Amino acid sequence: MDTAFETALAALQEHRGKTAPMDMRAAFDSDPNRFARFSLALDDLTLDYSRAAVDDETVGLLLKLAEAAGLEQARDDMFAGKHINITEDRAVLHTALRALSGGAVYNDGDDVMPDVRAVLEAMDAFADGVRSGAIHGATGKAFTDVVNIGIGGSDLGPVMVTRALSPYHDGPRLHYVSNVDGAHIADTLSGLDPETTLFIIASKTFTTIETMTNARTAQKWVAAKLGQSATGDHFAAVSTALDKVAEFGIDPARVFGFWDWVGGRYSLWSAIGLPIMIALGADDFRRLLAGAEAMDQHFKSAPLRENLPAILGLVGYWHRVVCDYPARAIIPYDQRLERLPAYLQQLDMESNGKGVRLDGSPVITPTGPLVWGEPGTNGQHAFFQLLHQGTDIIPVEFMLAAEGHEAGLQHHHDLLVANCLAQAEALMKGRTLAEAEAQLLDKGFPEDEIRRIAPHRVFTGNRPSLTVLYRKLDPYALGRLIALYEHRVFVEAQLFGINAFDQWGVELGKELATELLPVVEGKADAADRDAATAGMVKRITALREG
Ligand SMILES: O=P(O)(O)OC[C@H]1O[C@](O)(CO)[C@@H](O)[C@@H]1O
Repeated sequence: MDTAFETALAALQEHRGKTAPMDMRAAFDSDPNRFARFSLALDDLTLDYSRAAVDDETVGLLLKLAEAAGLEQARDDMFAGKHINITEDRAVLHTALRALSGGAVYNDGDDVMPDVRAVLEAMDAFADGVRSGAIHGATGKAFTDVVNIGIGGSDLGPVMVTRALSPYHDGPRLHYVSNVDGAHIADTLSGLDPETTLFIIASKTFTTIETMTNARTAQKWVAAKLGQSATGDHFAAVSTALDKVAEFGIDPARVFGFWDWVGGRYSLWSAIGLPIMIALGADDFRRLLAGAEAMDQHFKSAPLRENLPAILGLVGYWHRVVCDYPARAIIPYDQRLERLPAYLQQLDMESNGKGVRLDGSPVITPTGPLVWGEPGTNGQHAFFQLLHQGTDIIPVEFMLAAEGHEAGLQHHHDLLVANCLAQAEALMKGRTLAEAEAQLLDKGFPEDEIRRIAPHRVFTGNRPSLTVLYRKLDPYALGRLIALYEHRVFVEAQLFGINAFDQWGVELGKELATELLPVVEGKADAADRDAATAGMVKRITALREG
């Protein structure tokens, strides 16, 4: 590891040693400008990190760490198309997919933008055709339902966005099938009519076993009712592997390509977003891209101290590495962002769940945290107990819209906002023993009862949270929010010194599953597997045989 980086990290750790635990109540009491000093805005988007356990010195030291890690140069290298995905020798240019207001973007000397625009126009035409009924099923009926078959990055982004933007949804109904569990496709297809159903097979590699298995099942389902020759009218595909799509038998006119410089978990901006476009229409899809582009431009140009993704990443690093908090909770107080935690799980954990540095040496600090969450207020009635009084500190990242879409339900939205603000305040302030006792006294509890109960009602407080506030969850705001988190993951990866853009950790399980399939099917012997696998296979077989 670079000495300048080690020095900067040691300074941060020493600072933590001197300041932990930071008394946040005192910090707010002594500084009425704390919110103003530790929050950032980009148009109507605010990142409030005043409730993170940071002070000016912390931020200053984090900025020095970013400098020592070469963050700005790394960011510029990414936008410039350098092969920063070193294990796959690829550029990382998902930002080009939304760079629609700018000029050329180069990958290996070629401007990628003409191809990006051409695919987008082809998507526009196809989505328009499906929405208007001009593109229809084999019997001439318009498509009422579209089923996207894909998994991971070929599923989570479109699922999350379709759900998030449901007020803008005016196209056919959308369904998503990802799991190889037959229950997923069976439940989805029950109630659908092959005559009016379009399938989009979404797979960057077009080899993913779950997707290929579900795609074949879907083909059979259409053929069973409409005949094999009709299937062509009911399938489209999105992939970088056009040869494999052709082998599968999907009409090339209905295949939408993208490129190896788009990572799966960064691909919703590409043709992988086709279901989103069919649901919302081309204009809203472009608004989503425009929001992301605005965040890209901000990330590229704002000084790090005022740069939302940089600060979000630096504070994330502070919590993960210096404070040693193992997890982060993503809690959108925005019901339509209910799939955002799952989306960010892939984005963050598949990117930064790594154990070696760029040069292959073991990392010297923890890397990506466990990312999880659920929408508020639901989470409050489930796991917030642990967030407030559990023995681990888990920084919480709240998301909140100032306005809801439901004009007639303002009271609901006010309650939602009040709850979000209340949780952030409660985590920060806590409740002391003296306060707990005073409250019980006010309620008329006798003294011995107060002594017995009060310790259970103490909240330690000093539990960090961040809040991302936006005006309203519209396509532009959502695009900006997703890009904020994409770049945050990048910032943290740069500080960890790892490659955020490969995912070798998913391979071993896939290889073993391929080996184990014949064993499960009874075509190969389980005896040479480990005892646990062999034992389970035996029991599964016995259970199946009744
Ligand atoms: O789009 P594909 O190639 O089917 O891959 C799906 C997902 O599988 C993964 O490769 C992990 O197994 C993800 O990175 C990817 O998003």
